[in-house]
Amino acid sequence: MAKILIVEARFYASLNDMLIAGAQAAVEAAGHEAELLTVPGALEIPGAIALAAESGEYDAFVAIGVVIRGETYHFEIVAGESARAIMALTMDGIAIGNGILTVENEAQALVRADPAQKDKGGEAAKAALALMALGDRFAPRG
Ligand SMILES: Nc1c(NC[C@H](O)[C@H](O)[C@H](O)CO)[nH]c(=O)[nH]c1=O
Ligand SMILES: CC(=O)[C@@H](O)COP(=O)(O)O
Repeated sequence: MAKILIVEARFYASLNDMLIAGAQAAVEAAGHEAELLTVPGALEIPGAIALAAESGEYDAFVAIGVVIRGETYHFEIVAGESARAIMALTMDGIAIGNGILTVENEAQALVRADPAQKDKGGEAAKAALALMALGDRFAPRG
């Protein structure tokens, strides 16, 4: 059984709860164990994953959050930089599924967060598990 850390940015609580439910269900359906870590915003997710990965306690990570466009350029920073840093960690060999929604409005987020609709949390968890399996195959940890 693998240990999967779900790192969530608690910016939009009810949307997050749906994404987390989908991610937890996917991890448990695959026979693994999920733990939850909460950070303030999406920009903190990559740093938290990097720190947690250092501990060696986790086999894979799921990034969960919601970024909704506001009036300023801040959206581009939060959406783009969180994705860029997650990708950089992935290229270092850390298995991460990116379930951070980057949307125009709450209606778009709701459809994507709901496990009964687009289930992006579950999708991100499955992506993390797929990368974890590739790591086991090509670069097994001693
Ligand atoms: N606007 C959103 C943010 N902004 C906060 C940043 O992620 C960060 O916490 C802050 O700049 C301090 O470093 N975060 C989200 O997750 N979603 C948003 O829509
Ligand atoms: C991520 C965002 O764009 C948003 O939450 C920030 O809003 P604003 O640009 O109106 O400050």
